[in-house]
Amino acid sequence: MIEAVGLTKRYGAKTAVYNLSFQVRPGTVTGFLGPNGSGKSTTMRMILGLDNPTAGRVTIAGYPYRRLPNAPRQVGALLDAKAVHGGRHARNHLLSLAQLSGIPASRVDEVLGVVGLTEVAKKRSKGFSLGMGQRLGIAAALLGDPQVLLFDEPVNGLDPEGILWVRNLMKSLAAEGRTVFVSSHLMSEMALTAEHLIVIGRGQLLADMSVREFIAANSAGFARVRTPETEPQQREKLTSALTEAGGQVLPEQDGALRVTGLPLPRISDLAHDADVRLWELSPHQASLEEAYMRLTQGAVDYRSTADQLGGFQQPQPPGLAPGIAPPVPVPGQDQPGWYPPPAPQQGGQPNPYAGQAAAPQAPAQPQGATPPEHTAMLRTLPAPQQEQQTAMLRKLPEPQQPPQPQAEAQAQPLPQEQPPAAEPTKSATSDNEDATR
Ligand SMILES: Nc1ncnc2c1ncn2[C@@H]1O[C@H](COP(=O)(O)OP(=O)(O)OP(=O)(O)O)[C@@H](O)[C@H]1O
Repeated sequence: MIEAVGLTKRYGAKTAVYNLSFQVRPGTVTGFLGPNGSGKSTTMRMILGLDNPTAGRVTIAGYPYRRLPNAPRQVGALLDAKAVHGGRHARNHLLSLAQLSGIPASRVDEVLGVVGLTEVAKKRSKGFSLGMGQRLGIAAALLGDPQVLLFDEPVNGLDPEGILWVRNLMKSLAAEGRTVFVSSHLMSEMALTAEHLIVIGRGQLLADMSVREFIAANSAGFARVRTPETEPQQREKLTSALTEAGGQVLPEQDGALRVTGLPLPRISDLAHDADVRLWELSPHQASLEEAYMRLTQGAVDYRSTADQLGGFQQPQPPGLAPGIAPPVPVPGQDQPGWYPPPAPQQGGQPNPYAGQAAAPQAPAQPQGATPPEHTAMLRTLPAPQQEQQTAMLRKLPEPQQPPQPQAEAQAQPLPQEQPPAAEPTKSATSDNEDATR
């Protein structure tokens, strides 16, 4: 198991990770999600002892990585597939890693077979495609047959066959009782691979729950209704009947109707009463992508100017302090069925960043109230997680300033000087990267 408690990392004035607490349990694939720059890689680097936390701690099987006995046999990681010696043959690259960790050469050939690189084992990795490089990185992670595996964007550059292979590999590793922690920006893939999610935004925990709970908590279900295409008046009649009954009706691209606010049997009865024939009436849940977009809308740092021009970002509303981003509307925000996250300060203590920046001018919630299922979800969590869940639903300001001393005192920093230990099963640079970025 991986356990982070109050994990914080600052690079000078930049807070990359703030007060992150979570557990990654064995036996399931845990997805690690967050917008660009939200601190996923930094967190993984701290898990692997490649960066020292500024505050807090993270352990694997109860030990900080650098004190973990026989670490390369217990933990495997793919952080950066390009971090290999390009002049070396794939097999030699793995062989050198194996020798450093006392792993027999036979295991090298085994993992080359597992990742499908046996044919090119004697080729220099600098000639490898992105996907082949990913496979080589995965082979390195598997080398020590570890119980704990971390993968940062493992499907990056893989073709569909490769993506399917990684998905099945992750699942089978978890099914063997291993701890599998994997970051990705591909929501559709995560939905198929992970059972549990840890979502961060601007270095702070946004969600820690199962994929199913996550989608339920961050989206509203809806019904799809279709009437005969040849009779548009039927569609109009049904739209009026549903709207009069309190439903919200939106046209879908294929001509169907998306209905929220009415249960399926009621929609059926209303159609019957209006003498409208239905060709489809089906229940739907939003996708992980939709739920993720809704949750992280306020924690996205990097947006295309085209998105801004297209209305994804609003001008700074009057009264908002300089440097504080306005709430960012998401597509569909003004449409029925959309609900805003709960207003800031609903329960729990604000974190220092939110307290300093966002709380004084908490944006008014334009529509609706806290969705009941979300409130229920918060209540099922232990108090500290409730606080974090609530904090996540606020507009997260950019955590540029160091946190208040009180928060620092609560965290338990590790001693900065650690006894040297074996490097993780991967290549990466160490903690002095301030100079290199
Ligand atoms: N060595 C460093 N020195 C200074 N700032 C850093 C350093 N490493 C990371 N950061 C900053 O910390 C923040 C988190 O970066 P990180 O790479 O962990 O994000 P990420 O979630 O992995 O992003 P992505 O999804 O784009 O890979 C970013 O703002 C980044 O610029």
